[in-house]
Amino acid sequence: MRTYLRSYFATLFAGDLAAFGAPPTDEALAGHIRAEQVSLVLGYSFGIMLANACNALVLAVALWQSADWAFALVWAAAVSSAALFFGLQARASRRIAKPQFVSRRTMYRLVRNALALGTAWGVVPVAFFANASSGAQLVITCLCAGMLAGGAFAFSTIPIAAIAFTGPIFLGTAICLGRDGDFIYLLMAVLVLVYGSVLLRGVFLNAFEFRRRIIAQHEAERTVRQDPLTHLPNRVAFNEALNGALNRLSRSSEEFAVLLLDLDRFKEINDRYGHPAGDEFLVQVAARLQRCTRAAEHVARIGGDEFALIMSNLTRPEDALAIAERFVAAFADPFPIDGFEITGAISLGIVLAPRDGTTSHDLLKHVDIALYRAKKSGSGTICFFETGDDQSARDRRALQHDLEHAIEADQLFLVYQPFLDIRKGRVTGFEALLRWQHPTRGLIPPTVFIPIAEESGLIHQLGEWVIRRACAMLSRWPDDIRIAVNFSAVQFQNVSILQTIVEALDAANVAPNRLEIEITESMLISKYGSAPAILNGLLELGLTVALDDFGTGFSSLTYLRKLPFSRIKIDQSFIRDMLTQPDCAAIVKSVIGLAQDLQIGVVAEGVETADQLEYLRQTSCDEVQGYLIGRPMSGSEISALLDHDPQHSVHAA
Ligand SMILES: Nc1nc2c(ncn2[C@@H]2O[C@H](COP(=O)(O)O[C@H]3[C@@H](O)[C@H](n4cnc5c(=O)[nH]c(N)nc54)O[C@@H]3COP(=O)(O)O)[C@@H](O)[C@H]2O)c(=O)[nH]1
Repeated sequence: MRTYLRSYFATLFAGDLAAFGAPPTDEALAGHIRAEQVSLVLGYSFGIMLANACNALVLAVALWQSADWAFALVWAAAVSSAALFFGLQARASRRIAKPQFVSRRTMYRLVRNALALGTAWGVVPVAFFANASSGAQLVITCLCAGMLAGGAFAFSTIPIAAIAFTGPIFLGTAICLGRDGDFIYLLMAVLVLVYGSVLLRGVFLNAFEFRRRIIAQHEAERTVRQDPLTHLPNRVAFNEALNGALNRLSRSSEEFAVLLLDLDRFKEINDRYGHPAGDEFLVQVAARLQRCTRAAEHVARIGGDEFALIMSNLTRPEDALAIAERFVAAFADPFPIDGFEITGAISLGIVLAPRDGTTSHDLLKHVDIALYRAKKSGSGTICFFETGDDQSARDRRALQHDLEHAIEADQLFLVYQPFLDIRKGRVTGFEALLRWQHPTRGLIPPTVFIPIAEESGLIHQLGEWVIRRACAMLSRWPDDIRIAVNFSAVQFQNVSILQTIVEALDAANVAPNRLEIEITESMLISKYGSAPAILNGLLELGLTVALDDFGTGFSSLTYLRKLPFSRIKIDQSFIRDMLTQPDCAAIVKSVIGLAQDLQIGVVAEGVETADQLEYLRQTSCDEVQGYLIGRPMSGSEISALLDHDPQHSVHAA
């Protein structure tokens, strides 16, 4: 009971309407409501306190002839100086930015001050009415009525403060009217009672409505600033926080860091385990990240799989690094979701303000560049922004610009690398590999420009050009030679690629089964919704599909069952190490065995030595590709070789 009463009074004096039956709120929201209530009171305070001071002086003048003039003077001096003091204080605090949260203690002080001032006015009818002239009595009556109305108005959003202020005035008036016993005073007492209850009813109605409005507004603002899935602040809130940090930087040189986090391979998780599991993964990630931060800091979710943190009041860059390392370590344990143990990882970019920028534009651009470098360096990498990064981003943009004109400027060309059938000892086909002869930078490798083309969308144009060129080249070669073309994951977004293939095959008059498309495992589980449609379209057209870089992705056997691949290409990293590392040898043997059991062809990539070739021969690998057999060559070189040897039994190396 004692605890209940204590908590009830704490709620009551904190100005919380829950004490009068309103639904309770959490402390954060209650603090926000208090902030709005206090701010409103402070808004009126200066004027009302000035009125208090004037009224006190008017009373002193009215009582000048009364027997109580000395007491009235002291009273008026005390009340008007206190009122002026509080009024000026309120005016000063209004100049400071409006707080988002006000503590209970502040509200207790406000209620206490209201009670003190109300008590001062409550003294007036008790102390001065009896000995006052009839004119002074009229003044006292008017002043008390005015104070009641003014107090109720000033505290119309905080009923307990309104009661604390008006209560003593009502009490003083009641004592004053009651002790005389005159009938007319009794009538006045009834009038005051009616007046008071109408006033307080108005206060309560207004306070409840005000509270309802603030809660609705708070909810609306929360929706605008909160990520609905993880309940973390969203991009809007993050941008506001960033602007706040920049303001503090310019006002008080308070340094800060911005950390940008990106989940590695989140799309694969989403596609592999489904969207509900992907959502749950994000929720768990958000909780883990938030646990790594200091109490006052909030990780924001600013994109699908992108999170960010502003570290204010940064004294040393090492502090930002320490939190970043904590973020990375938070992914050490897998995430239990729907009975699966899903592993995740993040990459991080960090910028320091003012070192890396003093505007949100610069900081966000630079942190993005730092993150880009981190992602390129591999999972779980943390990179601070470096001045050189900006240069490489500019280089990249320049390269993209040049690539946009590379086709029409005739700077692209294909080279062809042979596949050798080990058993027959003859070339069965070629892989078409794209090259870019840049006018000033020289030969640019595909590992540099293909990612740029993929990110910028230029890959669609490039991919179509490769298909047309490869088919045209194929038409010049014997019918038993196939050509393999690499496909990027993004090309699965573009259904029109099927039309391009049909047109290219028609134009070159080449049988579809001579064209093979190489795709990687990651494409099968990529986000591109049209991937299955395009894959089936390719197969229906009669093309063959090879699974490239096998062993480096998920190596999902399900896909091998589901899709009629014509070939698996064992990634060159296994071939390179198979003679020295038993685990690589075991993988190579198993994949070859698996392909044979599934009756799929198998190609070993990156064969560079005769020993490797011999080992693959002994393990019954179907085909090999690599520098030992032949480096990528121009179309005319290949045509010359094929013309020279109709049996294609060449070793082009
Ligand atoms: N989407 C597209 N991707 C393309 C296209 N053309 C190329 N690429 C991809 O670029 C990556 C790098 O290709 P490249 O520099 O041409 O390297 C290829 C071979 O030259 C290399 N290789 C072949 N044999 C050996 C060897 O014995 N040793 C050795 N160190 N390297 C060798 O391997 C690359 C071929 O790899 P793969 O595709 O896995 O068969 C590469 O990923 C290309 O796919 C394009 O038109 N579109």
